[in-house]
This record gives sequence, structure tokens and C-alpha cells, in this order.
Amino acid sequence: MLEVSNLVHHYGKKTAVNQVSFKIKPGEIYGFLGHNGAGKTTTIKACTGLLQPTSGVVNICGYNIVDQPLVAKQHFGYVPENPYLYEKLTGREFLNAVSAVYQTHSRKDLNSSMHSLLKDLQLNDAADQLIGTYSHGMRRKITLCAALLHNPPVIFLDEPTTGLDAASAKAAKDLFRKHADQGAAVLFTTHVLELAEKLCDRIGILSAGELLVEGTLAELQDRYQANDTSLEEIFLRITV
Ligand SMILES: Nc1ncnc2c1ncn2[C@@H]1O[C@H](COP(=O)(O)OP(=O)(O)OP(=O)(O)O)[C@@H](O)[C@H]1O
Repeated sequence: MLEVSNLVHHYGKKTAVNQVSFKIKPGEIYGFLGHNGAGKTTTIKACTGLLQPTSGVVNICGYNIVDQPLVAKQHFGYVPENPYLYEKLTGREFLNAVSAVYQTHSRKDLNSSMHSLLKDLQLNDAADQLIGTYSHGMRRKITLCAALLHNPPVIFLDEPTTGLDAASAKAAKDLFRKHADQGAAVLFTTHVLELAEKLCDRIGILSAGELLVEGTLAELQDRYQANDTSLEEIFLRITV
């Protein structure tokens, strides 16, 4: 469903992403981990068409993000690390504006999805307030609603739970699992390794732009002869 092959991105002379390849299947949450500056956001920006990669190929549900950007973009939702939001719109107006982009979906389905996302993320009461008045966590939640509104088959989540309170973080995790269980392929970045350990079906560890290792937690434990060792310990062993 998401296929990244030999992705390379240079910023001038800096190689931020170097020959990165991975696949995420429907129903799978893939934890994309790495230190600050490892290249996670750059990879996601290349996957979502925000950056033109130096080389390599990204296919989303079989559509090449560079050659078929419009159709590829209909097939994913994206929660950026630092989302841009329209301060002068209410949360509901913003979601209605996002809905209008998805002309391939029925208005009824989008409205029902909006209703249940606002409820699940406990944002109903604030839906008619201006986004300019939202707290950091509320902004994150409205961004999540916007990304999941059209029930996309591929979901990119760049540190989506940062700033969420415990109840909202739990609601967000449940939503990610629900979407995966319904067949979405989810790419998830976080620095909270305990969260990755609990939520992700497979893990990929990136360092200095290179994907060092990937697998299930059990596979990583096996590979590093570290039975019962936490993901945090394995991560530190690999990346330090
Ligand atoms: N616009 C840019 N111009 C030049 N270099 C950049 C730019 N954006 C990122 N970089 C560099 O590319 C590398 C990868 O950055 P990236 O933001 O992809 O890392 P990251 O893994 O998402 O980090 P973090 O966990 O801190 O968000 C870093 O060395 C960073 O300084």
C-alpha cells in the first residue's frame, strides 16, 4: 500500500535521506524511529509530495507521488510535525473546507466521519470556536480529524501525539489502531519508544538518513539477542 524504494534526498550538500526503502502493508502500523535529524520528516515530506526527492520512488496504493500527485494525494492523510492551520476559521469550518477537497467522497460519509472524529477526540465542544483560540493539544486534534476525515488507505503521522493529554493520547492511539484494523497502512513517528513498542506492528530505525534495521519487536530482539529487552534499549544499542 505504501512502497518507498531507494529514496534519496539532499539539501544542498547535506544528504538527509540515503537509499531508504521500506513497505507498509494494509493493516500495519509502522513505527519510523530515529534521533533528532535522522531524516524522518524529510522522508515523510518526500512521500507526501512536499519535497521532490533527489532520487527514488514512492508509490501510494500504486500511484507514484511524483508522476501522479493528484490521485496519489487522494489516497493518504497526513499529520505534519508542525501543521499550518487557518486561525480565522472555526474547527468545524476548517474540517468542512478540507471535506470540500475530497470530491470523490460523499458529503454524507464525510459529515458522519467528521462527527465521529470530533466525538472520539473530545473536540465537540470546541468545534465552533476559532482555531486561533485553540491550545496546542486542540490544534493537534483538529489536524488529526482533518487527516482522517476521508478514511484514507495510507496515513502519515509525524509525532501525532505530542502535546496531547493522557485521555486524548489514548483516544488518538485507539483511532490509529482502528484505522489500521480497517485496512489502512500507517507510518508513525515518535520519540516515545514505549508508545512505539505498544502501538506499532513493525519498527524501522533510521540513523543519519539510513534505515539501519526493520522488523517486529520480536524480530529485533531475536536479531540483537535481547529477549525481553525493551525497544528503548535496542534502539539505543543500535543508534549510539
Ligand atoms: N530545509 C532544510 N534545509 C537544510 N537542511 C535540512 C532542512 N530540513 C531538514 N534538514 C536537515 O536534514 C536532516 C534530517 O532532518 P529531518 O527534519 O528529516 O529529521 P527528523 O528525523 O525528522 O528529526 P526530528 O526528530 O528532530 O524531527 C537534518 O540534518 C536537518 O538539519
